[in-house]
Amino acid sequence: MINFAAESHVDRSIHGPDDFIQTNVVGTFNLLEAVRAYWQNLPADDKAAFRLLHVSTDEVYGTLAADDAPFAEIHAYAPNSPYSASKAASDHLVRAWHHTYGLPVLTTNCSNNYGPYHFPEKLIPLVILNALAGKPLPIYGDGQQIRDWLYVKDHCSAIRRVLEAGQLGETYNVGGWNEKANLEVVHTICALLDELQPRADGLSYAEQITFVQDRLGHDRRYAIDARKLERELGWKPTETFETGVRKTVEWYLGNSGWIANVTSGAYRDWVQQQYGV
Ligand SMILES: Cc1cn([C@H]2C[C@H](O)[C@@H](COP(=O)(O)OP(=O)(O)O[C@H]3O[C@H](C)C(=O)[C@H](O)[C@H]3O)O2)c(=O)[nH]c1=O
Repeated sequence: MINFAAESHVDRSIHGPDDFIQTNVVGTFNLLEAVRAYWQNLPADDKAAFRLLHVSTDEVYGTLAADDAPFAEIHAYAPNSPYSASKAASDHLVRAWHHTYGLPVLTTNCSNNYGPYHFPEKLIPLVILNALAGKPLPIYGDGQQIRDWLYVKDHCSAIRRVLEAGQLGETYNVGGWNEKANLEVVHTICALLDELQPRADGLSYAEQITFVQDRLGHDRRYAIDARKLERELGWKPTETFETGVRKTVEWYLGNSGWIANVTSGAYRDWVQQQYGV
């Protein structure tokens, strides 16, 4: 069993933390109790084979200075946002259910995912869609915050590998070794759109970049040390940021139906609340 379920957007957690406590903390508690009851009543062979893999985030470790080493699994937890604190709490619950009840668990902590089907509240899809719609591309603060980008299919292959061969009770960090400043990410997307679907006026999409007020408590840098997963389970990412982001932009250009479906209703209310447009 894999627990992907979470409220995941930092900005939304700043505006309304309650849902994050309910879903990520209380929800994980409820899940653990349901799984424990299920697992305890399994026939012996099924019980021995059962695993619960809990998917979490590198944000539980807090923020890094420019010259700090990337987060390894032994890094102390220091979550800074309501979102990351709720995920840290869920990780601790999972850990406790293993140590107290012997529940067979594995935990993965990943860096920033991106790729197809990424909900456009997050930076990369938001920038692609805003660019194509002729809207501002909002950069929080100075845009020099660093994220470590992981292509979604690489994340999936890591989860599969941990489920197959991870040591019960252990945690594994998953990252793509792709540290980029936000402003660089946005310029890369603009350059790809300039090539694949140029603006009618011949100007670059980069003209739409707009610096806006910074996120409250904004973490400066995340970076993942994925060597444990590589060394112990033989996993490696297959995409660089350059190959993954091209696939991503191409996917959004080819999937306007999906975009129309997810950018109606409540999504429009969120954009109005967060960006005022
Ligand atoms: C939406 C938006 C974001 N940003 C900045 C804020 C961050 O420094 C960076 C990425 O933001 P985003 O909200 O896409 O992702 P993070 O806050 O880094 O968190 C994401 O990656 C981690 C690992 C998770 O665990 C979260 O679930 C996931 O949402 O771009 C902007 O500058 N402008 C914008 O309009």
